[in-house]
Amino acid sequence: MSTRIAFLKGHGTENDFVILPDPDNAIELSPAAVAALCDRRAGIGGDGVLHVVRSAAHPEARRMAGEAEWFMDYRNSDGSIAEMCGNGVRVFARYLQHAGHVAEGDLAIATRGGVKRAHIAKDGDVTVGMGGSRLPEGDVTVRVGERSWPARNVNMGNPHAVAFVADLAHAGDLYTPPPVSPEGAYPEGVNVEFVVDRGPRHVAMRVHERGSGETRSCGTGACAVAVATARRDGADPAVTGTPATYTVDVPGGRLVITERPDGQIEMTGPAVIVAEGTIDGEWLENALR
Ligand SMILES: N[C@@H](CCC[C@H](N)C(=O)O)C(=O)O
Repeated sequence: MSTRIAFLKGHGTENDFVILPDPDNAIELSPAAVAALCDRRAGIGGDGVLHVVRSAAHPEARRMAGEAEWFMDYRNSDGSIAEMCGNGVRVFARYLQHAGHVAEGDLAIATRGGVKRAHIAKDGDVTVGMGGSRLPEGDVTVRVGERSWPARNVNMGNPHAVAFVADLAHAGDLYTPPPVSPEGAYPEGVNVEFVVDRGPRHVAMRVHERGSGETRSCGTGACAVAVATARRDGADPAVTGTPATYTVDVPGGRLVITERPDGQIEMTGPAVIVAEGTIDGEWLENALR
């Protein structure tokens, strides 16, 4: 009989993940295995994998084990590794609660972007402290077909280019990564957000994610959008001394982002577990051949 590997499926504003509980870090998660699991026709399907490992059992997380028992080993759907996934952290928190590892309330999660603090509320929303943003100098330009826009370079632990557009449809089908210039501005690749205004401190976005393509939501992207919009609006909390809260609509729902005068950013939104089951080890081995 072939090995069976436990998995769950979850999403945060329809940014969906295959969740692989693996406390002892026993599963060898190659890029090909991640891509096979995330395949929406031949696999389970997802924008990425949340590999759930005890911090003490993972070489990249051991140093955080005293602060956070669990490490989110996040992978994009093409198998690449990213520094951070904002919706991923919220879904990861929901999984820990679902599995009985933590109760409602506050918890800490180790990520490649450092330890993140999350709060699981009674109403089902999960808030995560995303840390601060960096706004590297230098103009970048995003292009789709004949159209191009100046974009804001925002780093949320991972890289983003945020372009304000007249119409989200101008982003096109986003089947391929929109070119960002100058070439070499993002040596590790970039997530690209397209933004329109919806009202006061309220915007909507679409995103093309590095390593996953167009997704229905991106948490780090929504934070990058909130920061870029606040700077555009002259609402820098470090200058005004008051927090700036933005509502960011994504194709898969709504996220609320608050940036505080000390630069710390919090993101709130739903996080849902939709299914759990077992992966046929024989299928996975064949998929890797
Ligand atoms: N969907 C995520 C971001 C995942 C990582 C990203 N694709 C990258 O490569 O940086 C989020 O919710 O933040």
